[in-house]
Amino acid sequence: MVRILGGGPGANPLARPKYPCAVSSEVPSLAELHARGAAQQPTYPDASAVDAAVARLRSFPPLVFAGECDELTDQLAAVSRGEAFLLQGGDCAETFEGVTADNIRNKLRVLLQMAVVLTYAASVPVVKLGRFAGQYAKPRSSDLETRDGVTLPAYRGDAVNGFEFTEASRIPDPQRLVDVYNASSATLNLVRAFTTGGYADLRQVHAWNTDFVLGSAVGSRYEALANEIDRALTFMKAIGADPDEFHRVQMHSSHEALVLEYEHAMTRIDSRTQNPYDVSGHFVWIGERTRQLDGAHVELLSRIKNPIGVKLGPTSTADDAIALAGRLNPDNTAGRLTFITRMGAAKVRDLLPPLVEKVEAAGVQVAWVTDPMHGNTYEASSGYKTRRFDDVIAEVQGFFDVHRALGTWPGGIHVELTGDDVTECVGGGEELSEADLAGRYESVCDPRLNRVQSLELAFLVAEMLRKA
Ligand SMILES: O=C[C@H](O)[C@H](O)COP(=O)(O)O
Ligand SMILES: C=C(OP(=O)(O)O)C(=O)O
Repeated sequence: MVRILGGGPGANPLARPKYPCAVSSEVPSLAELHARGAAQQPTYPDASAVDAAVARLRSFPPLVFAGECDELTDQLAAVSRGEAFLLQGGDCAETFEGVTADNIRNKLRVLLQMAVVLTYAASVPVVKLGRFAGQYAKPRSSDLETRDGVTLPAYRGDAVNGFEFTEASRIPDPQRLVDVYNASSATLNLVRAFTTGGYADLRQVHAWNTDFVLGSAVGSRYEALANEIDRALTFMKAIGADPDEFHRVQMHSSHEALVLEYEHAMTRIDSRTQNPYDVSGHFVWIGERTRQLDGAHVELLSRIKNPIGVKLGPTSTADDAIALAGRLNPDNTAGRLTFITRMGAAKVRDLLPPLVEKVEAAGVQVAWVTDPMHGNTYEASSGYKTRRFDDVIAEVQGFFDVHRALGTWPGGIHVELTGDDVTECVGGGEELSEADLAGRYESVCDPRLNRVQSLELAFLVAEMLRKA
């Protein structure tokens, strides 16, 4: 289905005759991308090790199929038309250690529960997009981290270096990119098995609501909703509906396209259409720190046909957004481009309206999604990075209110969450305090909503959606 895009300085010489350099004139080489002064890239000490890792990646099969990416584009087109809602969520940073059956199942389970709440309580089709199977690279505010007077390179995600605070661990190692591929492959494999093999069957709504969440207030609320769904399913069965209709769910994968070596090596030509796709995930996005119009990330993603996103933070102007849309979606295809706004709870009501208004007035086809996490991070007195659940809700509410006032569709939420009982964000029904953060703080980068907080968010968003 896909042909390998060869060439560039990273290609394995042995692979060259098979996969010549100029496979596609549409995709710039890695060297051309780097010549743009790409932001947030690792500085690898050994160029030949980079070449070897890239060559290895180029020889691997795709993780996703181009046709699946097209299906997601169609679903996101429905989001941009106001006919569906996007739920995108997962870890801030996946880790290799976290690739376990329990961890993947827990993440999937909370997304399934949230999707059920949103679909049932708001009667809106929900497009489900995991922030997983590739979310291993992190842009950082600073290149360095200092602890107790010792300064080392910052941790940039398992794709780049190790979290352990030692000199050796913090050296960028390109072999990690091969490990990202393997970890993503294992994750997707299990997600595909769960979503098609019966775990995600709608008739399992009660089975998803087990363990610690069951005893919480939101767990009881979910249980009541699950009972209603059960009754509806029994009714549908009684009138002859095919129960297999409820057996599978569609779940796509997404991550920030950050490390150029990885994304470029995973860019292949689709044999059906001769178009390039980044087959490392169904949907990839450009982060707030790498969205420069003439930058390497915009250049690479402008050439692929996947559905893509761009994060827009508080410094984004409407002109920036319109110019990005012109570069990334020149044909103005619905579903191709999602703007993920992350202004912060205190600013969303001021900054979002002029942005949305002008972009819409320019006729740009886009799905509007809110990321209520990244504009609301602060450091607790104990030193933990955290977010207040109330700020998260306030940004989502602001997003809904702005879109309602403008007559545009609040198309979705993008959240950092985990299926586990972690203590990383404060507030929520369990009223986690800053003193509780030390209890179970496991994120290697930014704080995530735990399962109870995620479900609470889903119920609150369902109410907002009903009104929208
Ligand atoms: O997840 C997003 C960024 O990688 C993260 O917010 C950066 O965090 P930092 O400001 O600690 O580098
Ligand atoms: C880095 C991220 O966000 P942003 O680019 O919006 O800061 C992220 O979503 O992991």
